[in-house]
Amino acid sequence: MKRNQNVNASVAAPNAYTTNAYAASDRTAAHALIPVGRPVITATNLIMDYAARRRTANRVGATPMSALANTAPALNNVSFRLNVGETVAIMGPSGSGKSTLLHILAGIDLPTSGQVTYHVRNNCAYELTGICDQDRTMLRRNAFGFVFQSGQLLPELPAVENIALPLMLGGTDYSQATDTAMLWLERLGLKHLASHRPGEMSGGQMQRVAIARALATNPSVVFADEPTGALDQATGREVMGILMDAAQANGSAVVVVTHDPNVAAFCSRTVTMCDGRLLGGEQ
Ligand SMILES: Nc1ncnc2c1ncn2[C@@H]1O[C@H](COP(=O)(O)OP(=O)(O)OP(=O)(O)O)[C@@H](O)[C@H]1O
Repeated sequence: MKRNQNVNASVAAPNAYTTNAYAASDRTAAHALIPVGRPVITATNLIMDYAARRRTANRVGATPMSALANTAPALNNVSFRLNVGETVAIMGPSGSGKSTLLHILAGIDLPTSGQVTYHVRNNCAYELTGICDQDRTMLRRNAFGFVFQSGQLLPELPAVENIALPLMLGGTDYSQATDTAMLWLERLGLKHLASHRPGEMSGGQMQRVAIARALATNPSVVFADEPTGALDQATGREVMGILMDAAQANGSAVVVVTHDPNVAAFCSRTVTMCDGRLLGGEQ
């Protein structure tokens, strides 16, 4: 993927991106060259109106128009900044838009309007909301790591191959990818699980492996959606400790969606969502 010196250039010419150039060079440099305090992700005036999207997609046949017309937007003018290496918890009541915000910040989903920019280094950025699906997939694969509540590991693969998979998808060969995966298993005290398949692990062990997998690509940002939601409190605390320590050692920023104040306490900053807005305005 070609870098742009000017963010707006990516909007004007999204097809100028090529999918491979980003991978190796920017991945290693991504957070090494940006001093802490500089943004790694900025989001401006995000609106997410699922009903409008469905209307636009002309798929309203099964849904009464009245229901769609009265649906409040899931995100209502949200602006957000994440600094390099920063750890932020997103809290708020059920349905307030936390997961929607995380998905849009991570380029998993596109907003109805608004802009999300990934800053690789000074004056160099990609606009996630202005590039094609394929390029967004490449950027997610190379720059971001993901930890979800559960179910993210492939059941047929042993832990070492689960961790190696994102590296192989990014072009690393099997032997190098599994070597890196073994290093991460060692680093997180999980070497004994290398040949275990997810069905042979506890929930806490699976989340530790998922954390190793999220960090193995050396991401600039780890996005975690209720990473401890399926764990008991003690295991959840342990898993959060591992995630935060590993992310810090790696220089990765972390965005965690959670209902649990004990989980949020691991982060340096907490923002609160209510009815699709961030309380306190821009965060
Ligand atoms: N794919 C979708 N299509 C339509 N509406 C959606 C979709 N995803 C989420 N929503 C709606 O958007 C709003 C925000 O949902 P979201 O999942 O972001 O909230 P949340 O704060 O993460 O909730 P929870 O804490 O329960 O997971 C909700 O009203 C939800 O019903």
